[in-house]
Amino acid sequence: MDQVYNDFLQLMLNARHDDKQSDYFTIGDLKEFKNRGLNNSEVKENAVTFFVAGYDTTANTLAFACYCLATNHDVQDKCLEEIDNIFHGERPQFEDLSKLEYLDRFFNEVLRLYASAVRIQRGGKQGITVKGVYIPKDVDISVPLYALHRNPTYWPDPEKFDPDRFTEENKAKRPDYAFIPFGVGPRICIGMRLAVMEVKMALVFLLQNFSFSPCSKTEIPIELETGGLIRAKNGIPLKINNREKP
Ligand code: HEM
Repeated sequence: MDQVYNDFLQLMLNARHDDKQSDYFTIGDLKEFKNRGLNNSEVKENAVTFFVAGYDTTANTLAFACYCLATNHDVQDKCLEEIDNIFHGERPQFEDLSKLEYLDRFFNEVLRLYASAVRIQRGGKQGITVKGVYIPKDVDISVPLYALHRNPTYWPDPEKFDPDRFTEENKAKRPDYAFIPFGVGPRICIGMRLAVMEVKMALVFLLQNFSFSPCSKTEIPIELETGGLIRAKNGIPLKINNREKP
């Protein structure tokens, strides 16, 4: 019998019906479309998309989060205190993550400064006038996330790392679209919830066992690569300290 794995690839293989040869582009009936299986090419393309879009982004965000902890000790202390008070050294479960209010603010501030995508792109299906400027159909529109998340109109002293920008009170003072690390609208990042859960879970595990501080090779401020995705040009070397179990 073929081995069955408990993973994402297995889910896709279970949904594969290459023999039905249902064609994405010619299928007309929505009901039929929903019942169709994935073909081999779609299984492969989804695997690549999830690996490219889902791995580097989350891994980099986690690395930047550790950097922010190491270079903001007061913030790290508050994260440690919250995690210890809520979990008392026990392993966190998914449903417990929503109790971590300060970690949520911290994580949002990491995403404000180091959201993986420097820009998101859109193409207009029809011409539109926005604030007196006419944008013709099919013109590429680029939304610069990096600049938006550092716009001093919404983010005073933008380079300062301050999780309290994300208290309910402070969030209410900004337009919703001032903070869009996962994009927005129907094409918003499909992996957003998974990414948030993964990074928070990893941070809890890490902070239950270690704390972070800068080492002699830590760049402050960190030098970023130029390109479509935010990465540290020279890596993020940090000192990792063992913690006493609470
Ligand atoms: C911290 C981690 C992540 C960040 C910051 C991030 C950010 C983004 C952004 C900005 C977009 C473009 C959205 C738009 O144009 O409005 C996007 C799209 C996408 N992301 Fe993520 N992402 C992350 C993690 C993931 C993960 C874990 C997966 C999958 C497992 C994933 C899969 C995708 C896919 C498939 C798209 C294309 C969606 C579409 O075009 O409909 N991402 N992501």
